[in-house]
Amino acid sequence: MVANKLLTLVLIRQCNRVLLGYKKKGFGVGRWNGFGGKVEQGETIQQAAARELHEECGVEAHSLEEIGLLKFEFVGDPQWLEVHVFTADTFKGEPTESEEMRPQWYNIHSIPFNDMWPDDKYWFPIFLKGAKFSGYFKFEGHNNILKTELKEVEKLHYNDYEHFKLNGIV
Ligand SMILES: COc1nc(N)nc2c1ncn2[C@H]1C[C@H](O)[C@@H](COP(=O)(O)OP(=O)(O)OP(=O)(O)O)O1
Repeated sequence: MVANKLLTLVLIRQCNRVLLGYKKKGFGVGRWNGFGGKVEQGETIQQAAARELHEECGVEAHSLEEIGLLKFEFVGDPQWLEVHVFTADTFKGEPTESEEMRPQWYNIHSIPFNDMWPDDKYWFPIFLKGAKFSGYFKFEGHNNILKTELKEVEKLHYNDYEHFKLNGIV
């Protein structure tokens, strides 16, 4: 069994706007997304989220709250992605373009879903209403979702995929 690849994703939300970044290179190039990346050895998931946010758009979040856990399977790849989603409403610094991302504020009613990962249109509404979520998406390539399992949760449980397995979903 291959261990999941641990990743973070941070969405800064202030009232009616969300800070997204246009991915200039690497995984997800050409798409708008939150800020994040791989968890490195020796750091907690939350530390990784704060580090990636700062590296990719130059801001420091005051307090990151973990709001989502997403598992992604890509057909033909035995390694799943495990993305820990965080949010914050206050931060220090001015969002600034980096080598990897070009930040831009979006009104919550004009989120550019057509230029984002296709899973986002499913879980963003839960995020935008201030709730937590847990999900599994099976992709074929980077554009086609074959299977979706998503639920709103009170509390995040890191072994929700066990629930999906038991229920014959994965
Ligand atoms: C498959 O669906 C996805 N949807 C969304 N919304 N976000 C995703 C999806 N898969 C991955 N992500 C996020 C998770 C991370 O925030 C980034 C990917 O991080 P990256 O591979 O660029 O990580 P880095 O550490 O920055 O990588 P390098 O060291 O190679 O630059 O996308």
